[in-house]
Amino acid sequence: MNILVTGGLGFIGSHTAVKLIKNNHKVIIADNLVNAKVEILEKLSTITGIKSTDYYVTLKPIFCF
Ligand SMILES: O=c1ccn([C@@H]2O[C@H](COP(=O)(O)OP(=O)(O)O[C@H]3O[C@H](CO)[C@@H](O)[C@H](O)[C@H]3O)[C@@H](O)[C@H]2O)c(=O)[nH]1
Repeated sequence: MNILVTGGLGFIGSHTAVKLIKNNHKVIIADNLVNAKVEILEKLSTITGIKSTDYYVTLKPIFCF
């Protein structure tokens, strides 16, 4: 299954991502690094044995009233 993990470089998100990857799911992590370091990606690769492909996306806020 393809699973989007928001905040996936944080404590809970990264542990969730490892479990999902180890259970053969395809994981996409969205994290704006507000409370995480991109170095966590290296650790995820080491733990899972899978190297990530990084895409950088800028999301602009949209305000609706
Ligand atoms: O608008 C946002 C807000 C957060 N994040 C990311 O979401 C992840 C998770 O955010 P955070 O609120 O830090 O949650 P946790 O990583 O689960 O950490 C919380 O929960 C941990 C376990 O209880 C505590 O140790 C931490 O202090 C506490 O911040 C981080 O990678 C952030 O960079 C975004 O991408 N966008």
